[in-house]
Amino acid sequence: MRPPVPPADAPTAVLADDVSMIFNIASEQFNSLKEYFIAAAKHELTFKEFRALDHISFEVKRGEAFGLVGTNGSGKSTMLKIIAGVLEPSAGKISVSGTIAPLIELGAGFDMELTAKENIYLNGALLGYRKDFIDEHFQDIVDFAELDGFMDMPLKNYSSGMVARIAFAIATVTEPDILIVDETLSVGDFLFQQKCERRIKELVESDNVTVLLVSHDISLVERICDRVCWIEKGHMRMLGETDEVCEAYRSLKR
Ligand SMILES: Nc1ncnc2c1ncn2[C@@H]1O[C@H](COP(=O)(O)OP(=O)(O)OP(=O)(O)O)[C@@H](O)[C@H]1O
Repeated sequence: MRPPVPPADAPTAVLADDVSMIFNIASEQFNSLKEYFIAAAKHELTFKEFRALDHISFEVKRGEAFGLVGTNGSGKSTMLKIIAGVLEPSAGKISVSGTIAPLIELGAGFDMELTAKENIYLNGALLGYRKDFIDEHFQDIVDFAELDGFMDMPLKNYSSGMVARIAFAIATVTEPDILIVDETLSVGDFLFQQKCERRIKELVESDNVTVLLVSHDISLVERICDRVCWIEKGHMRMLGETDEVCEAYRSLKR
């Protein structure tokens, strides 16, 4: 069963107001970096604009679990990166209230040369946790990730699933105001995915945490989210109740 929808008068956690994102991509293909720099030195580089997001607007209420769905390359991660402040939109405005724990790119915020333990402190600091807070919660993080005995191993020797475990455990050791989860879980094994889903549900049910979830696992979106936004090729296709949007998305034909 999905958690109850927060009252309509709940304050806004995220407001996307007419957001567009345009990337400049090189019009020509280069075979090497050298060729690229030669073209740049000769002022022969030409770019074309690619509109990854086109006038997207939505509001996410505090405590709500909000899903973003859409086929590959539709702009979901770009939207999450704008919300997390990693990218600046080309046009439009994003307002976010509260602290964000972003699980967007696996390994972002980690240094692969450092040990897992050092990375917990590094990533924790990036999330705004004080050292004594991490000292206090270190074992909880290790226990949640189920990686006791691997803490002195450099992260470069971790599997992607192990990195995901550490990243998820750090991000949810406390209640962030906004938890952003972008496919991070998909590299974990099914037991860890179930554990993460339980933790996300706990956070949602606390009513204090707003969850933004991007996933190609539509059943997961249906189990967790109150409302869903379907972005297709940069355009807002549909915004509404989870069942309605997921049903429409599932019936998408090539
Ligand atoms: N830094 C960038 N420079 C140029 N183009 C980019 C950049 N980042 C994303 N894009 C393009 O923007 C589009 C949207 O990408 P995005 O990663 O947001 O899609 P997505 O919906 O998350 O896709 P997927 O489901 O495959 O993860 C894609 O065509 C992608 O190539």
